[in-house]
Amino acid sequence: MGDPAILDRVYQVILSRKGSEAANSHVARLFAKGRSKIAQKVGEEGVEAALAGVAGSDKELVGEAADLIFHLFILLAERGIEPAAVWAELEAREGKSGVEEKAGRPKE
Ligand SMILES: N=c1c2ncn([C@@H]3O[C@H](COP(=O)(O)OP(=O)(O)OP(=O)(O)O)[C@@H](O)[C@H]3O)c2ncn1[C@@H]1O[C@H](COP(=O)(O)O)[C@@H](O)[C@H]1O
Repeated sequence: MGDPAILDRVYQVILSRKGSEAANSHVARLFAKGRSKIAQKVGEEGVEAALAGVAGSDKELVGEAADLIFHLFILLAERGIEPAAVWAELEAREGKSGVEEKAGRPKE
């Protein structure tokens, strides 16, 4: 099975594409198109992952999950946010039940 260290390697490649020639790079092309286009791509990949989760094969869902994570990383990079900030957020939530968290939210 895959090694999660790939996440850091992919993020480093994404960073290295900032400002580089867009002709042969999907990432550089997206950076050139800007934040809104990158965000749109994340939304599209999210929908595709959701659809694969309902009606696709395991292989299709794995592929869509990879597309989603990859494009989410491009959005984080565009905003100058390191994935480590997301890992820290998950660590901060570790052991806190989602049900308890929801119950503790202020009433609207
Ligand atoms: N992990 C990925 C990866 N996953 C998906 N994709 C590309 O993401 C695109 C998604 O397909 P779409 O049809 O949605 O994209 P599109 O045709 O550009 O669609 P629109 O923008 O027109 O909507 C495809 O071109 C995929 O090849 C990826 N492209 C690159 N990487 C990694 O990023 C590295 C750098 O890539 P480049 O910047 O292209 O050199 C690569 O070495 C890989 O490690």
